Amino acid sequence: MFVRKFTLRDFRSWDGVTLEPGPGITLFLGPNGHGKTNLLEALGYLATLSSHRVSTDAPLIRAGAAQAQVGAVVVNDGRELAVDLEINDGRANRARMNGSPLRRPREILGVLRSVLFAPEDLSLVRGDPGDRRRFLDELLCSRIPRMAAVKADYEKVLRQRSALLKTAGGALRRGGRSTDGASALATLDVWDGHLAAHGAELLAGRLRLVGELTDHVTQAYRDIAPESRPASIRYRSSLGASMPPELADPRREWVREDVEVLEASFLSELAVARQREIDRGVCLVGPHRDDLDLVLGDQPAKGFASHGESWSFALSLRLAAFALLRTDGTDPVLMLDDVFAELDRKRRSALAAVAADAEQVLITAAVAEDVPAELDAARFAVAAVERPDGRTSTLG
Ligand SMILES: Nc1ncnc2c1ncn2[C@@H]1O[C@H](COP(=O)(O)OP(=O)(O)OP(=O)(O)O)[C@@H](O)[C@H]1O
Repeated sequence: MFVRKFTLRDFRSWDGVTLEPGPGITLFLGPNGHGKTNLLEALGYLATLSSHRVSTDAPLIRAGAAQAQVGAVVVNDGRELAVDLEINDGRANRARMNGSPLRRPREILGVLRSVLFAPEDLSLVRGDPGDRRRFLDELLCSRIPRMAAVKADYEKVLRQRSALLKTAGGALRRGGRSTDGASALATLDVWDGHLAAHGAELLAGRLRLVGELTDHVTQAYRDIAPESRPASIRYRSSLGASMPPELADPRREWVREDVEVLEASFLSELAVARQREIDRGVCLVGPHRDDLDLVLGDQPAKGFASHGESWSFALSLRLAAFALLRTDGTDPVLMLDDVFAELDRKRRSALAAVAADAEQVLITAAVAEDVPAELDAARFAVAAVERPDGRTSTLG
């Protein structure tokens, strides 16, 4: 697929711009801080409904504006789809597809599939489990858009159950009025059921995804860093011993009953953890506590991998995502944000080889010399100019 047309209004440093990048490689060149990454961030937001740099929407809206707009015309196998997103400050965001309003922005997920590799990706290896969960969930929802609704339902139940755990703890500690405690426990049983039902679906989605991704990660790492130790990934579930180990087997052929088995395992682990959860007032079991273990040789990458190895691992995760999305039948848009300068010669060539073969690649760099010469590209100059209403990015 490729983005044929791309429009921004009041997004970050851009007051308004329309771009027609075309298939192949497009290079955005310009000095630091002039607005190049903002372009990729906007497209990334359209693809995943989240930014790779910030967790809230407010910074995405141009200073002084009330809303940002991002739109794209995406060509997939000759078919065009137009998606438009309105990012609002303090109000729900709104989305349109081919001009028609959608009930929820998440209905645009899957229309634009992209893989963005950026300096922030080092946190995939060195950061908190949340960064790796986000990597998995974005890829999952891009491939299976229905999973965005499963995830939203899970998070809603999680919030309600967490609030209940806090009040249940209080009621049980007061002790004297035991009916309060009994009723809190009965309500908790109901929420356990909801949490396990949605959580098992999300967990099954992630386990299957990791199973499909694992060989791609190992292969991508071998291509980028052949001299290093083999890389592998493993999903670590907070269900612990309650989860049958065969469900974590990456080669497993999943059947519907497996999700039911996961749901039962989830409920058993909640029973085991109940007293601890009540004591601490937090939900200790479920996909929100899981992690993706990144392993080099037989050591965890986090804490052991060198800077170069960590970069290679982060890049391998992105390239594996690219390869997996490709197996679904269409190339995702590949976006490389100022990453070549960070890589040594071998890794640059490995990345360049993937880029040279992709349907559309958008690259940012401060100077053209940072980008491998073999990536022959259409070029745009990005420059910030001072205007009466503030500094604005422009395209040359
Ligand atoms: N909400 C906003 N409103 C206005 N300007 C913003 C907003 N958010 C960020 N900016 C401006 O955008 C600029 C940064 O843009 P961007 O991150 O795209 O830079 P870049 O060209 O990719 O730089 P580098 O090469 O250093 O990565 C900064 O000057 C910042 O002040």
